[in-house]
Amino acid sequence: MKHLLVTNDFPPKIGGIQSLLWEWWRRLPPEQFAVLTSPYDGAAEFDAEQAFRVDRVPEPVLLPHPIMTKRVNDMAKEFGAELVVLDPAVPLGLIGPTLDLPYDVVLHGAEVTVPGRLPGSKQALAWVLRNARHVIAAGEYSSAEADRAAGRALPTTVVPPGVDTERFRPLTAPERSAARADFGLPVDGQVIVGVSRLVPRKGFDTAIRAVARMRESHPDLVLAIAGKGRDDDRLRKLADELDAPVRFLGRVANDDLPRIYGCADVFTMLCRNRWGGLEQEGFGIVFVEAAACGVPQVAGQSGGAAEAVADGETGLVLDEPGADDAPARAAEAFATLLDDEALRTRMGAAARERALTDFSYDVLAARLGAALDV
Ligand SMILES: Nc1nc2c(ncn2[C@@H]2O[C@H](COP(=O)(O)OP(=O)(O)O[C@H]3O[C@H](CO)[C@@H](O)[C@H](O)[C@@H]3O)[C@@H](O)[C@H]2O)c(=O)[nH]1
Repeated sequence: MKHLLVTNDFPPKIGGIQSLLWEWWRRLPPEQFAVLTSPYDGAAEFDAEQAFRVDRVPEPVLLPHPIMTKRVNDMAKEFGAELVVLDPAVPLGLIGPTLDLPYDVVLHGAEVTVPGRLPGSKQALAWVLRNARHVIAAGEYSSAEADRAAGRALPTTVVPPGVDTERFRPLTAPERSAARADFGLPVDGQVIVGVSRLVPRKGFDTAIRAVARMRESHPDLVLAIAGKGRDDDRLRKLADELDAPVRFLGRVANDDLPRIYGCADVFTMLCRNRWGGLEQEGFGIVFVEAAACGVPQVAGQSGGAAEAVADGETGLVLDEPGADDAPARAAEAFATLLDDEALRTRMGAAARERALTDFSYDVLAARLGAALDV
């Protein structure tokens, strides 16, 4: 069955949803689907490199209005699609029930939790979900949130985000030293790495406070934070104020990403709930990227993060990462791993193994293909 994927979030824009959709869809037979998405800098070059068709609308975002419905109907008809796949469920998914064809929705997390817990938008989300042919949920957490919003169990396939386990792989000791030198990190010191869009939910303030507390016990420790975002200035100021051992790497190029993870003794992203649980981490692709690189992770307990990190096996999950004492507990968790090389090695190996068996995109794309009947 041919289908049309309609989404606001597609590369070359960076982010978890963008990378997830591309990694899933590029593994499906390219003649079986087309993509309709929004414009972005560098999109023409990116689109030309894809084996499948990508169309972009002229306006900056895809919004649910009758012109969009007509555009999707027209493109689906011209392409010969029998199904439309919509992401996100709201607001864009509101065109679903008005389309000529059946539709599926893709769910990630925050975009289900927030409208699903607010009166008014909950009804709209429930309408979209109940009328969908099928739901593709990027984790058990978003699946449960969708069932809750719809008021019943939906026909769902859970396909967690995954990782390209060839691109993200453990570095040898010489490769790691070279990577650390290239990024200006201490070759012989201890390095904790964080990679993320820098937004408050990702909890880098907690990580900064934690390493600031570790200056005496771990004098050669550096926290390297890769990524950009609206929290950038606040985090830099906090690191300055606390004189914390933090290195901000800014946005790193895609090609450099696996080597950044490879620099780490420990990876961290202490994600936390915000707005009384309205905003939670959907899953956290960065954890499985770190895992594939053989690096143990310290995560915050929020949404689906504990699906991504197996607590005690591939890393540690910090309870109540938004609590006042979280920096002290995070420092303890970091020290537990940094002070025990055997534990790090064991968890790093288990993480790599789990990435290969549970989160390899080749395995996950097959599950997606079965759900979409391609
Ligand atoms: N090249 C590059 N990539 C980056 C950078 N910063 C972040 N990324 C990439 O952006 C992605 C971040 O993904 P997530 O950790 O999953 O976070 P998100 O952007 O908030 O994604 C949302 O959707 C995901 C998919 O369902 C969810 O997993 C996630 O929890 C969240 O809801 C990862 O692939 C990460 O490598 C950077 O500076 N450079």
